[in-house]
Formats: sequence, structure tokens, C-alpha cells
Amino acid sequence: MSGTVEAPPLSAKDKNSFAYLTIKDRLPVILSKIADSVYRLKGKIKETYGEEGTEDLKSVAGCISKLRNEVQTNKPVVPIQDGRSDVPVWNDHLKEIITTTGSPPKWFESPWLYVECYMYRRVQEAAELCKTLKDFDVFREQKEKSFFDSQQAILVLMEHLHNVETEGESGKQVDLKSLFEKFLRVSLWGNKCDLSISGGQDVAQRSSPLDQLHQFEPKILIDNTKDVFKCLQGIKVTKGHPACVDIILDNAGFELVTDLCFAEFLISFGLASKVCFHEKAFPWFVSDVTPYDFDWTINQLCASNSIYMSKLACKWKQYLEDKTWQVAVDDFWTLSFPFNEMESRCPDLYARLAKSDFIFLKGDLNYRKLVGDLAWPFTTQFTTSLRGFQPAPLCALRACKSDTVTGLRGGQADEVKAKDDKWMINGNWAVISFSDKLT
Ligand SMILES: O=P(O)(O)OC[C@H]1O[C@](O)(CO)[C@@H](O)[C@@H]1O
Ligand SMILES: [Mn+2]
Repeated sequence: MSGTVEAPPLSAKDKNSFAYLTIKDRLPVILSKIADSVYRLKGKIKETYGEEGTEDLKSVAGCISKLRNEVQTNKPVVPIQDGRSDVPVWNDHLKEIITTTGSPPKWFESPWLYVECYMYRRVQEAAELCKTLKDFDVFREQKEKSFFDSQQAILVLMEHLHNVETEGESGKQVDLKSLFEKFLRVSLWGNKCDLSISGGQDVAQRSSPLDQLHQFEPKILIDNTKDVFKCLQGIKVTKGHPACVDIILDNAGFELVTDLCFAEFLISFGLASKVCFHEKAFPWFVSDVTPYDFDWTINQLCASNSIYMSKLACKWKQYLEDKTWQVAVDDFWTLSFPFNEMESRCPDLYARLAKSDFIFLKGDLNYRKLVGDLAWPFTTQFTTSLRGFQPAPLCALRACKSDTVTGLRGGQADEVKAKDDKWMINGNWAVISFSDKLT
């Protein structure tokens, strides 16, 4: 199935596309913000690293402004030049593309997925080339701000989770299915809060995430919640223990807290026995979770004045210690490949995921990679658009922020377009798309 060419890749070639807008406007803004934040940190870096730090900062700023110029003038992509372990993969892939197409990719002409991922890798190259700032996260300030600005929503959510658990423990009958539905939706809508779509504008969650659920309900275009729930319960029956679940994380800040709460719910209500969170190896698409962000978030929650937050977060630390929860990082998540190439390009990760009982994939970029970032007819079956990627039963939880989607009913796209012209890209519409093992 993976051999058939089903649809063309999204690309800035199409001037009416979101890809075009992204490369023309959004990416340059993101790069300018990086330069701003680098300058803001000048004093601090000088204090910590001295002259060497100042030199490194200048070099980062120089690389970023060069990159911005390359994007805006549609320059050909060049090899990565730092010492990270993924350099051969990036550079061999570039050679592969040149062999197939005859020339290196260009920003406004090549597949959007490739050039956008490449941009974030080049941002990392700027840090990698430094002596003192190798671990510098140019997006950290923004991520931490979005976490702090979402405090009220985090408190409401964690207090609710705490109360639900207390009720469960007291022996009171709980409606497991509707609770599952609720925490799944909170995690789904958590994906509205990414910093990349807004070019780093404020995306904190300020309202109660629970009160909003009802209002958001009609915005779920595909809702496979029942199948997901049934599948998780079925695993418990066939395996004799609750599922081992993998969550491919997306953004830090409020979204990460919603994912942690969802995982906590799965464990404490016996729908999962283990959860493995997959993180990005380096700063990615502005707000994605790195290992540092993950630990930082749990430490912040643990140190909170709220008893609900600190109690739950300290329990999570315990989960991490006793391996009920695990974290994993793989370079594959910060490469540009669609997921149907995982098995051949990164067999170890594929084999690892094939041992999972259930995989949740968060967010827009993971969705784009799932469906190959192709301009599919909207009514294409979701499973078809996976093009053979099915290490385990999986579910995509994604607020729509790019112009690709599959699995819609006939006529549904027109209906929603009539209500909201920007439905594919504004993050106000979402999908809960499930696919079981291919038969
Ligand atoms: O954090 P998410 O949900 O993957 O979204 C990332 C953003 O990056 C893009 O994939 C490309 O800019 C958008 O479509 C989306 O706004
Ligand atoms: Mn993201």
C-alpha cells in the first residue's frame, strides 16, 4: 500500500495554501522572535559564561538572521554542519532528494514538511555550533511563560482530577466511559495551545478547560472516542492486565499538563498499567516538549502551593521512579520523515512502538507526519492515509492547524467551511481519529 502515490505533498508552491503563508510570514516571524529573545538574555549569558558566552550569542544571532534570509529569498537547502548524531541522516537524506529531483530543495518549491522541519534543525545547529550554549533553548522563555499564564486552568483541571480520584477510591460508582471521554477531550483541546501557530503570541489557557468542553463539542469533526475506549478495555480482557500505552507528546505548557492528567486518569482507573511519554530531543516547532521541559513541568507542579497540584505531581515523580511512567527520546521525532517511513528509516523505534498496546499521537505536526502531509481528498479513510504505518492501534488527538485532513464524511468539509472559512488552520476544529491494526 505504501507504494501508491495517493496525493501531492503540501507545499508553498501553492500560493493559496497555509504552507505558503507559513513560509512567507510565520517562519520569518518565529526566527525574528528567536533573535529578540537571544538579545534579551545577553546580560544573563554574559554573567554565566563570560566573554565566551557573549561570542556564542553573537554567533547564534548571526546564524538565525542568515537562516531568515535564506528562507525569505528561497535559497536552496544546504547540509547541516554541526556534530549532532543525526547529521548523517539529514545530509544523506538531502543527497537522496538531490538524486531523485535533480536539485536541492527550496523553501517555496519543495514539500512543506521537509523544509519546515529543516528550519528547526538549522535553529538547533546555531546552538550546536556554540561552545557554551549547546543546550540553550531559544524557546524556553516562551514555553515557561505559557505554563505560568495557564496556572488557573491547570489548577481547575488538577483539582477536578484529584476529586474524581477521591470519589473513585471511596467506592462510589463512577461512569468510567464519560470520565474517559472528558479527560481525552481535555487533552485534545490542550492542543489548541501551541506557540508555533501563533508565532509565539500568547496562547495560555485562561478559561476553565472543563467548562469549555461542552461549547467545543460541535467542533470535533471526527470522534472515535468510543472505539478508543473499547480498544483499551479489550486489551485489558485479552492481556489480563491494563494496556501499556505510548503517548507521542506535542507541546509543553498547558497541553503537557493535560496529557499528564490523561495519563494519570488511565493509570488510576485501570485503563493503562504503564505509560511511556515520547519527547523531542531538542527544541522543536517552538513549543514541543523536550526532556528538560518535562522535568521542569513536573517539578513546578510539585512545588505548587496547591495541594491538588503538588500531591498529584509528586505521585507522578513516584511513577517515574517505579517505571509506571517512562520517558523516551528518539531523533526520529525531530527528522522530517512521514511516519510510514519509520519502519525502514528507524526500525528500532518502530519495533519499540510495535510492542505498545496503544499509541496516542498528539497535535498537528504528528498528524501531518501520520498522513504524510499530503493533500488528501477529505473523505479518504484515515487508515488509508496512514499508508501502512500501524505499529499498534493508534489515535490522533489533533486540533486542525494545517490544510490536510482525512476521514471526513462526504459533504462535511463544505458544511464546516460554510461555518468557518479557516476551519483547517485556526485550531478551533479537531479530530479524534482512531485506527486499529491493519488487517
Ligand atoms: O504543535 P502542533 O499542534 O504540532 O502544531 C504545530 C504547528 O506547526 C505547523 O504544523 C506548521 O507551522 C502548523 O500546522 C501548526 O500550527
Ligand atoms: Mn508542537
